[in-house]
Amino acid sequence: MPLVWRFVLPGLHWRPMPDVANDRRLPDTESILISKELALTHQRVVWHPEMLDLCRRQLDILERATGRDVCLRDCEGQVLCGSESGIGLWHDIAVDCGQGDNPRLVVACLGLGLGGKCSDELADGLLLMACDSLGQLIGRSGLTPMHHSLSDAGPDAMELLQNYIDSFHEHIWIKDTSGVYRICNISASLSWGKPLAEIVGKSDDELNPDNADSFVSTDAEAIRRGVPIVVAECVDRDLHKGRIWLETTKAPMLDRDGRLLGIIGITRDIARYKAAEEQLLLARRVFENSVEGVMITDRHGKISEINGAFFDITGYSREEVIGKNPRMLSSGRHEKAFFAKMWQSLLTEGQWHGEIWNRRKDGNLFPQQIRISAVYGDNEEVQYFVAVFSDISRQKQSEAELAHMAYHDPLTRLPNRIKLATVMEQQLRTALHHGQQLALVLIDVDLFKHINDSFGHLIGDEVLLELSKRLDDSVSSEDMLARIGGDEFVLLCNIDNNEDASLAVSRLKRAFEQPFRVSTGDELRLTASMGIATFPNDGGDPDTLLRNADAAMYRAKQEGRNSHAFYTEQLTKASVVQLRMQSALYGALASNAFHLVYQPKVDLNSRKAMGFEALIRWHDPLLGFVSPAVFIPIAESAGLIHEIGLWVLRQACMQGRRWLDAGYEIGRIGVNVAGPQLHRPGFVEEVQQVLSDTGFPAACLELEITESMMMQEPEQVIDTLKRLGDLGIMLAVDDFGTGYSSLNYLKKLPIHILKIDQSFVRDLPDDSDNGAIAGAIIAMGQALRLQVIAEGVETEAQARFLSALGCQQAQGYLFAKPAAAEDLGAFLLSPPAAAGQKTVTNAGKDR
Ligand SMILES: Nc1nc2c(ncn2[C@@H]2O[C@@H]3COP(=O)(O)O[C@H]4[C@@H](O)[C@H](n5cnc6c(=O)[nH]c(N)nc65)O[C@@H]4COP(=O)(O)O[C@H]3[C@H]2O)c(=O)[nH]1
Repeated sequence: MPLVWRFVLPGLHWRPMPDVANDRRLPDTESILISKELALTHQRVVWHPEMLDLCRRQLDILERATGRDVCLRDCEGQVLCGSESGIGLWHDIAVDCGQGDNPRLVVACLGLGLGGKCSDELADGLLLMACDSLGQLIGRSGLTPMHHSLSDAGPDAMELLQNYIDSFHEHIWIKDTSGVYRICNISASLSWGKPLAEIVGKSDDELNPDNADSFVSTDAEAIRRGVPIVVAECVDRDLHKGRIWLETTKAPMLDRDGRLLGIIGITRDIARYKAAEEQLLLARRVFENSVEGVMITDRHGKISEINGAFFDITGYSREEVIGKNPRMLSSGRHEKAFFAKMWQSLLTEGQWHGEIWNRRKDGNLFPQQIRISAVYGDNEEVQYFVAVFSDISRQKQSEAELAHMAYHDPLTRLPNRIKLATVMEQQLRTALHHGQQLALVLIDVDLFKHINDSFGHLIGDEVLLELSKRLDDSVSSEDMLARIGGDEFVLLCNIDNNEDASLAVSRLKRAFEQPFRVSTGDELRLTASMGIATFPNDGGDPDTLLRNADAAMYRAKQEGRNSHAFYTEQLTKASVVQLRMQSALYGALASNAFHLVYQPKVDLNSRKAMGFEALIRWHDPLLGFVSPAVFIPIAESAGLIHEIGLWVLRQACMQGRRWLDAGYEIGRIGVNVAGPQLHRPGFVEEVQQVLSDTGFPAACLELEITESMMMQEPEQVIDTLKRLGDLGIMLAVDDFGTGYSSLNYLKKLPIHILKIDQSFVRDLPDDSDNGAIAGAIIAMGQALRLQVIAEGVETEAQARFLSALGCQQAQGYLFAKPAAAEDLGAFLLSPPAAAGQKTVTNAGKDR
């Protein structure tokens, strides 16, 4: 609603005026009445050229005071005076007039159509104009010639002026140049509590001795500066309004020639502005002291203001962000689509709220809860965006902690039953999809209740905590260990076969080997019963698997505790054997229970030994003879193969050295190398060390690596084999034909020998397929210039067949079974002096 200011005739008050330019009347009865009254009178308005000149000067003052364009129009919207731009801007000006045909008094009434807004400066400007008008009016109202004194004013003029200023709520008074009150309005007299007669003709010393000095000095200040000045602001009490804010403006009164006539003072109630100021201050305080960060950007996205909390949260000061784009806070965590959605909501709905990850000045990312609102201008276009946000890092952390608590056991911090069920669901799905196997091992501590009963729950907790750490250390990072009850733990792991499950059990059992030292100083020994169920054999869903693992565990308990059982009994037996063997293997290494046998490799034409293959033998006091085909894979999965393999290599080299020292020509000694050995860093250096320790020539050593092992991590294998080849060691591909080497890959390998797997030799010459395969391998070897040796040759027919295919060497029972070194004299080329002394039968004992 346009706010209209006007000066009206005595008896009328400040009122809203009709909005002339927009041709509408304000819905205010009183204002309409006043308008009618004006309608009656404004016909008689006479715009004297001098009056317009006066108005023009007033407008100049107003323009200077407000820094805005202003103009003056009559009630019909006719522009009377004003700047061009002002004419365009201002749409409502009212003019009032005096009485009769010859107006004695013309008062300019300015209507300011500002779309409902009237700034403080503008109001002040109008007031200044009013002050000045009064001075000029006095000059125009029969006071002329006034020369230097107000006292020359005639009674009519004074009465008229009195009437005029009485119509204002403001306190208005005029003092002459000697500081004597010449006129004062009713409003001032009421406020000062003195009748007019007691004020006019008195000085400040007489009227208000306490404040006289300050009044006089502010009068002097206004005269000195020659312009209207605000001299005081104070709180007062009004009978009707209560507490009010007053502001006093004083202006020197000059005649047309610029001579001082006196001082005019106006005191007005500025409570409205003070209230607005307070509101602003309050808003500023709220803005500044808000714990939420506030960022205001203009419509182009440039930051125009931030509050203190913004700095507290982001670490960026005001100077560092003003004028910048909020992108500077970007964490890089959100996709473009995220921001596109946010902008769409801002532009269509005017607001957006959600969570954003941003980056602090120190580089750390943090989550924030943010609400962004668009602020619109008069033209309904966005002027600003206000973002209010809070740092929700702590909230997020608590949420994460709560979630962790919901899915983890508070004592051990291991996943709990709920988490286990969730993970199992996922893992089972994945395993089903990829055709994989899983094992679920339920671990129940034997007689744990006794610990709680005897030592109390605190000690019981200590033991469980330590146990959980040990169990956790024994499982791999891909597996999951959970605590699902007081003394019940569950391991969920991926397995390739049932042996893997047994191995997992054996690793878990190690957690119980050492005693548990508790804070009382006692050392407690614990055992556990474990039940294993495997997927998919023993169940296809988490519940069934858990139930079956539990049943297996119960059986293990019944069998005397400290043992484990598979849900399938047969597997239990196999697993027990495996675990027994595993622990026996540990013992075998320590007690030197292994020994080597050697099997000659012969030239198929001459039937002379070209070398020997070293083969390990193990005779356990309880298990009896165990084939390497059985215990080598167990040693591999138990992590013992490295030690065993190194032992074999050293023994073989030592034996070779002994033969060489005895003057025998032994050709090459072949030693089997298991996959894990080949992939272990430092293997080449270890071989080198053994050669140097034993003094066995590298050229007499042949390392046999199975084809399938060579296919694992081929790049690394090629590198290792190259380095071994560089030492002068011969390299043979064992069990050739059973793996899936591509010819391309084979070409890259630094190998010298192909060993045809005995499965292709077995039914020769009758099996035509095997014959074809053997023939192909031999042909390929020749093409690649590799030596080819056939394994497992048991009959002359096989030997002849292979020889006919072009195979040069063979190994097998036909020529000799693996035998102890001292039994192989017949195959050693004796030194000349000792020739004929050593003999041994071809069918030497294997073991
Ligand atoms: N039926 C039949 N068999 C014959 C004949 N000639 C030799 N053999 C057997 O065939 C196997 C040849 O060894 P391999 O293929 O390397 O196969 C070996 C090798 O893979 C592994 N092995 C043996 N000793 C070691 C060792 O010291 N280290 C490693 N890593 N593995 C070894 O155990 C496997 C089995 O070894 P062994 O039981 O000694 O069995 C040996 C040998 O006794 C024959 O004419 N007919």
